[in-house]
Amino acid sequence: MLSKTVSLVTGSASGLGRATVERIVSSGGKAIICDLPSQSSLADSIIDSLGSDNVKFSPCDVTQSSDVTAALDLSENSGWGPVNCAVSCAGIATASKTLGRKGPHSLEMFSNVLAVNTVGTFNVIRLASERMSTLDPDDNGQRGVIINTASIAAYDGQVGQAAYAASKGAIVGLTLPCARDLSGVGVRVMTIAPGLFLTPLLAGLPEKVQEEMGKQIPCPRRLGDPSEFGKLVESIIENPMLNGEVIRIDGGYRMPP
Ligand SMILES: CCCCCCCCCCCCCC(=O)CC(=O)SCCNC(=O)CCNC(=O)[C@H](O)C(C)(C)COP(=O)(O)OP(=O)(O)OC[C@H]1O[C@@H](n2cnc3c(N)ncnc32)[C@H](O)[C@@H]1OP(=O)(O)O
Ligand SMILES: NC(=O)C1=CN([C@@H]2O[C@H](COP(=O)(O)OP(=O)(O)OC[C@H]3O[C@@H](n4cnc5c(N)ncnc54)[C@H](O)[C@@H]3O)[C@@H](O)[C@H]2O)C=CC1
Repeated sequence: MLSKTVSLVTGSASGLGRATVERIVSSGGKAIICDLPSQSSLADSIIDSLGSDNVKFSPCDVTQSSDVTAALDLSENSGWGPVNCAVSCAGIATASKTLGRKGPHSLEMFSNVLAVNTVGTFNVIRLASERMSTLDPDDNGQRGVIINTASIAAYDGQVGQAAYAASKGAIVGLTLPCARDLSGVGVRVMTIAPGLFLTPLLAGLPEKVQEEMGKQIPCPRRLGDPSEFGKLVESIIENPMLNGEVIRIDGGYRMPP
């Protein structure tokens, strides 16, 4: 049960983040949906289905500190108190070769992917941990948990994934040092590296590619369901010994070039 969990979940109007909010609330917790203003109608539909007592929407670009601060404030101004859980699912994916037929990879595209995926994730870590540090510690001396989302692309990046894989590799890289930095205030830091999950993001791949990749997953031989990601988030929240580590959830899949 997550009855004591007060969470901020970025990118949670859609996909894995939405499944995370659904899991947290169905297990008794509360969640702030932190997503782009353009996703407000999706967020409203989630609130309609889960109830406004337990879910609220804060329009937010994770690269903007003022937006993340406003989302953290919303939890406290709603009488929920500071968040004790922050899950970063906000992310974008691009596909472009380092040197393609049209010339070198766009530097702007590369920088934008790193800004949203890596810098945005770190922005949430640094600001959410400050709020968590004001909470009373539990019996384990812990005040909160931060869960980031990388990707198997951090390890098996395909053709055209230099920017995306770099952004996710950086999240893998920051997991342990952030856990070390925040151990003094009792905040755990974990990262999940998902394989292929059936979400709107993955739908950006050609359907044929999606189908082919799904068949290549050893067991189960299918794309992951977002609810299975949400289940892992709940397990991490509930297990105080999980800290400073990256967990692949991929059915044993290793991406080909
Ligand atoms: C802003 C628009 C965004 C576009 C959609 C972006 C989709 C990204 C979705 C990622 C979602 C995140 C999921 C996740 O974290 C887990 C994963 O990483 S799933 C793996 C996703 N794979 C990719 O993102 C691969 C990206 N690469 C490509 O799409 C292509 O390589 C690219 C478009 C960059 C270049 O293709 P093309 O012009 O056809 O170049 P080549 O002819 O040289 O092809 C090279 C080689 O690669 C094969 N290929 C082509 N397209 C894809 C593809 N989409 N995924 C996998 N493989 C692809 C192609 O068949 C060639 O293979 P050969 O054996 O050499 O013929
Ligand atoms: N679907 C998959 O197979 C995999 C996804 N991932 C990662 O999981 C995370 C969630 O992905 P999905 O749910 O599949 O994608 P999705 O596209 O369904 O959801 C991503 C959400 O992030 C939001 N977002 C994008 N930029 C933002 C920003 N600057 N500020 C705030 N919100 C922003 C989008 O509006 C969207 O609601 C991403 O980080 C993605 O890289 C990793 C591995 C596999």
